[in-house]
Amino acid sequence: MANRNVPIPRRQLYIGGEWREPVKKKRIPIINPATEEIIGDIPAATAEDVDIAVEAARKAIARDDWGSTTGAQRAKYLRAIAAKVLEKKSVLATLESLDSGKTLFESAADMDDVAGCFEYYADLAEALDSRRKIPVNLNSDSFKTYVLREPLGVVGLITPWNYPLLMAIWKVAPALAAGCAAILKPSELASITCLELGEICREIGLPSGALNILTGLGPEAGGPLASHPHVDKISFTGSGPTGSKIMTAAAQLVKPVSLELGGKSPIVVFDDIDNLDIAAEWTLFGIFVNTGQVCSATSRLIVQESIASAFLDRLLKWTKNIKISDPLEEDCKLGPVVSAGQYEKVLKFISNAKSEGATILYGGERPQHLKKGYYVQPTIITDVNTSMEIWKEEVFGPVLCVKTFKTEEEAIELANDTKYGLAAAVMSKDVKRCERFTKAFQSGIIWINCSQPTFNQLPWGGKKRSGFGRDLGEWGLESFLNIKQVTEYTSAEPWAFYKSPSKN
Ligand SMILES: NC(=O)c1ccc[n+]([C@@H]2O[C@H](COP(=O)([O-])OP(=O)(O)OC[C@H]3O[C@@H](n4cnc5c(N)ncnc54)[C@H](O)[C@@H]3O)[C@@H](O)[C@H]2O)c1
Ligand SMILES: NCCCC=O
Ligand code: NA
Repeated sequence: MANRNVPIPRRQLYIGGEWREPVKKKRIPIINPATEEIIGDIPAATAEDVDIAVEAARKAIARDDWGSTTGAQRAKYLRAIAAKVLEKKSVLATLESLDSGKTLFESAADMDDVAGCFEYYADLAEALDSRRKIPVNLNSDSFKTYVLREPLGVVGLITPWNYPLLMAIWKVAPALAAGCAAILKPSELASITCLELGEICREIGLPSGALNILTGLGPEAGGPLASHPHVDKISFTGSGPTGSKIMTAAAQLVKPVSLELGGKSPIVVFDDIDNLDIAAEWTLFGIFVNTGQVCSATSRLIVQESIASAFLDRLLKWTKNIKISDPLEEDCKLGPVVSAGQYEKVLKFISNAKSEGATILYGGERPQHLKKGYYVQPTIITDVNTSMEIWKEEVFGPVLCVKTFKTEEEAIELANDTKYGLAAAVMSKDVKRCERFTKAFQSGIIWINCSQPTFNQLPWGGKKRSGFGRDLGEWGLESFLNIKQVTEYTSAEPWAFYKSPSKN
């Protein structure tokens, strides 16, 4: 077992390059979901702190040491942050697991991804210098024109708890690469590693106010950020209902938002797959990785009737083999869900499914060997119909629901039978069929013969009620840039639209 005695740092809000006590001096307890114990606390920002952070951010973009930097200069900061994350990887990963219940293996992988994301946007920041000013040829003797890409300004980044540091970095890295000044508001359920990012920024000498970190409750800290008149954009990842509130607040000021929301993504498995085990493992990974708390989790298995029984049998064998334990234990593959609230919510979804007539084929309860902690067995639910809650609503826990299909048309209809549109997967060795599904799936992310692999280079985001806008890739950077056209009149001749008074 890894060292569970890693001390939990007692931090303040990170504003203007320093640690600052919240104006109202309030704090929120940190709960370890594996033990249900309070292991520390985080500062609780309110509207007063948001005002101070926005002011610090505005000063940063007005100052030369941040506001006049080139992409190459900003890349140096991003690379220094990446190096520090790797240097502190073991402690950061342990803190992430203690705070969120994520297995230590997954937390360590997240820290690699965090560093990789900073490195990736360092490259893009450098490349931005040559794309900052693009001439546009009008074939005109009278006008010279060009287009500038410039930082959008002060941006608010509001993020969830499921990948606490990684989801924040998907926004922080491109925002800093673009030259914006950012205010990050992580989830109150798991903020430790985001606060440690503040310490890293302090250590590497990131210019003050370029990144500010305000922990606190959603309505008290996130709300004032979303409605702040001097915040130029909100980039949000989280639930649909909160996304709606943020959009409503931002709409009052016509403030742009990007929303990465939830999902109920399908995985369609055809009977032509060569290897049931390979398909079974991807199906499991698609729903049980991170204990199912993944926005893109493929939580609806749609399997061809002819192999349904054999496939479910194989899924069960793989599922029974999953080690459920304290997330710091070696080889743990399924930790607790993040909080008491999430635990109750997941169990309620399972009991509602039962009451609506579905069958709990496997799991559905707390594992017998774990008396404390917010643990839920990996759960597979069959006899599901399309009017059931379990088919329609995002559980955000280790719960897979299963339906069978006969024809390709039926599979497509079932796959798209959701208000969400984040991700979708198809498993088949028929290349043409996979192409047909790629076109037919109503979502922003398509996986073929796999589920969940995620790369910094590719756009991340959805359609329908999964939101709009894209994180990651060049699209993630563009979302923090303002496009400015510049038109210069270069002719020595008068414009001659009005009659000149000298000709009267
Ligand atoms: N599409 C994606 O990329 C993606 C990634 C991860 C998670 N998610 C989604 O996130 C959800 C789970 O995360 P969660 O429970 O942290 O979501 P949430 O909406 O409860 O909270 C997200 C963030 O919003 C803040 N917040 C809450 N109320 C607010 C308000 N009134 N004003 C401003 N901010 C407020 C929270 O404090 C937190 O920082 C799931 O629905 C999941 O699918 C989506
Ligand atoms: N693989 C990372 C997925 C992020 C969304 O929850
Ligand atoms: Na926690």
